[in-house]
Order: sequence, then structure tokens, then C-alpha cells
Amino acid sequence: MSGLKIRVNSEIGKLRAVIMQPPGKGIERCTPLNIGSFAWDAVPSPGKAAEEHRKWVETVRSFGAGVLVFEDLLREIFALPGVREDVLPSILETERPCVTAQTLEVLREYLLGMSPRDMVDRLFFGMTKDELNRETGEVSLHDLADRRDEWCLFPMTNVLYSRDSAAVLGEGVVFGRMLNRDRMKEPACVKALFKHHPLLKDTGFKTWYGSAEGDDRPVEGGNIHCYSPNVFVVGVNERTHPESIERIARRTMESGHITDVLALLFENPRLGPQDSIGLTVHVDMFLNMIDHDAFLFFPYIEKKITVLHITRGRGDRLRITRENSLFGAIRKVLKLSSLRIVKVGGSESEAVAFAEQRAGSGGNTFTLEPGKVCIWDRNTGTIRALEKAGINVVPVEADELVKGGGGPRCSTMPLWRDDL
Ligand SMILES: NC(=[NH2+])NCCC[C@H](N)C(=O)O
Repeated sequence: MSGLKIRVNSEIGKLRAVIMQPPGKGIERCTPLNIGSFAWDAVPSPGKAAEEHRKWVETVRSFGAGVLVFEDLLREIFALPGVREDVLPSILETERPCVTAQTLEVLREYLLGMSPRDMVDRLFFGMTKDELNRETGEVSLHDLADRRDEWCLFPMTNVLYSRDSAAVLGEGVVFGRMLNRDRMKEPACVKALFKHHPLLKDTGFKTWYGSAEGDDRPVEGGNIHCYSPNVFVVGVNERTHPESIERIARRTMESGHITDVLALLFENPRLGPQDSIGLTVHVDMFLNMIDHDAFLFFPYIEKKITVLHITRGRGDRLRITRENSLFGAIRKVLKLSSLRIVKVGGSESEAVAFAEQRAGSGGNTFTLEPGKVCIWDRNTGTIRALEKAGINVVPVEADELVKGGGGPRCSTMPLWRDDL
């Protein structure tokens, strides 16, 4: 794909290029005992998940968009001279608090001895300290004796949800900073792609977050939504820290075209692992732009959202005002006279709405072009409601892909959309 642009000025402009990633080797590590720590709802079947993903990529390609596959891009840069040596230390950095310096060095050397293909698989599959010691005999006694944590390379089981590790906003990139251990290596991999991959490195992209001193608070792409060239909407919770948002807001206002940011503070009731996965982790689980004036929304969360409107203040200060109504604020910043709201679950009962939002990621749609959205096919109530509202629906089979608590938007990272 030559002439690739890094340019996303809305959630809905016709999709030109996107990064997607199959579930990968990491999910082979999921068991009923550890899925909670990997943030999966249920153990996926690796073969079926891969097959579903193959069809999902086919759907996006047949729409006409270019799909770049994350693991292919990684293998391509790892095959370039000197790149693995350059990027591996930063990819492994997040393991440092969990292993001794000696073990980390042994791990680095072990990975460098692999082919680019095997190295990517190994990064995803992870490695226990015992596994590394069987291969090398050089893991430190300290690490082998510490039974609290078996991993020296934590598996990457959520790479499928490529949305979260970075987000393109205008002509710049927000590199994520992940909260969960199994996702912490993802942003370093994406950064490596933007630094070294021939398709990406010369695109002239700006970096909004993730490179400057102090950019070390969490931020995840599922919380960042670009509504127009000058408006973005962002979720504030444990996955996306207010300080990260202030930094991104300042930078995009100073060196980009952003004038208005809506920050949505939402509760994470943390009723249990299920709750922290499905309901409230990212804005894209309950609110998605599907057309110029239309949104898919899970209404039962509305009362739990506080809306803060951020604009430029005096000097380098931000001005923040509280808005009383979510959709009132959206209408105002988008300068629209009215909005169309489609409800997750449609006119079905509250129980159906919850089931679709929670078990089907039914609030999570991916817009291919204005008024045309992809949704996991099990969300029949939501699909009916979208169709009734005149939205063109592309249902995607995803009984395995849904088990990690994500939907079509989570599993796509758009690089380029047409301007509206
Ligand atoms: N943008 C999203 N909604 N992503 C969903 C990610 C789900 C994944 N299991 C996690 O907890 O990180």
C-alpha cells in the first residue's frame, strides 16, 4: 500500500487504511484459572478465533480498505538490520519490575537468537521463567525461587483489540499507556512500527502522547473518539488518566486543529471482574458515532456519566466547564440542530440490552463510512434498531472474538479515513 496517510478526522469518514491483528499465539495461554488476569470473559478456542478473524479482515478488505496486519508489520521491521536490537529493550522494559536484570538480559539474548517470525510468536505467547531456564539454564536463582509470579515474559493475549495501544487523532498519534500487564508491551511495538516501518515512518505523523518526558499515565485508544477535525471525545477512568487527557488536549490545541474536547467521567462500579471488562472500561463499549448526526448508545449508563467540556483557556491553561447533558454537549460541539440516537438492544427489554452490551459487545460498532457499520452478529436487537434507523449494517460472526470483552471497533485501529 503506497501513499499511506496518517489522517483520521472523524469516526465515520470512509475508511482507507486500518491496522488489524488476529488473536495470535497469546490466547493459547488462556485457561479457566487465568482468564481473569488476562481480562478475558471466557477461554477462546484458538482455531475458531483465528478463522473468525480471517473472515473479519476479509469483510473490511472487501469494503475496499487496506488492512495492515500488526504481526506482519512487526515481522517486517524485525527482519531489518539492527531493528530488533533497537526496539527490544523498550518492548521488554515493562517486564523489568517483575524479573531480575540478569533474567531480563538472558531473555533479551534468547529472543534476539530467533527468526523474526518466531520472535513475534514468542512475544505473544510469552515465556515462564522455567521455560526460559530450560532453554538457557541462565535464569537467576532469585527468579526461579520466586513462586509468586511464573512469567518472565507475560503473554500478550489482547493484541486482537488493536484499537487500544494507539489512536490516530487528526494527523498525529496517541501512543497508549496500558493499565493491564498483558497489554503493556503493545504500545512499544506500535511505536517501533511508526519508527521503523517503511510504510509508516515517513508519513510525517505527529506524536500527541507517549514520547515526551512524563507521558507515563494510562491512556487507551478505546477511550479516544475523533468526532470532527476540531472535536474529540475521551473517556476518563482508570484506563485513561485525566492528566494524559490534559496533555493530549493541550498538544492537539497548540499544534493541531482541536478546539473542543468532551471528557466523559464514568463510574466503574467494579462489581467483579465481568464488570470491569465489559461495561465501563472504554467509551466505545457504550457510545459510538455511526453517522454525521447518529450515535449508538447504551442508555443505562447515562446517569453515571459526568461531562466536562474542555477548551483553550488563558496562556497554556485549559478551561473546563461542566455540561448537564451528554447529547446536548455533543450537539453543541458538533454544531448540529438534532441528533439521532439508536439504543443498544433496540426496543427489546432492559435484560436484552444488558445481555447484548455485556455479552455481545453490542454497543461497539465500527463505522466503515457514514451510516455503514460493522457489529458482532449475535446482537440481533441492536441490529434491528440500527436498520430501523436507516443504518447499513454489516454483521460479523464473532463468537470467539467477543470473549475478550471487545467488539469491532476495539479490533481495528484506523490510520486513514477520508475527510468528511
Ligand atoms: N476498546 C475496547 N473496548 N477494547 C476492549 C479491550 C478488552 C480487553 N480485554 C481489555 O481489557 O483490555
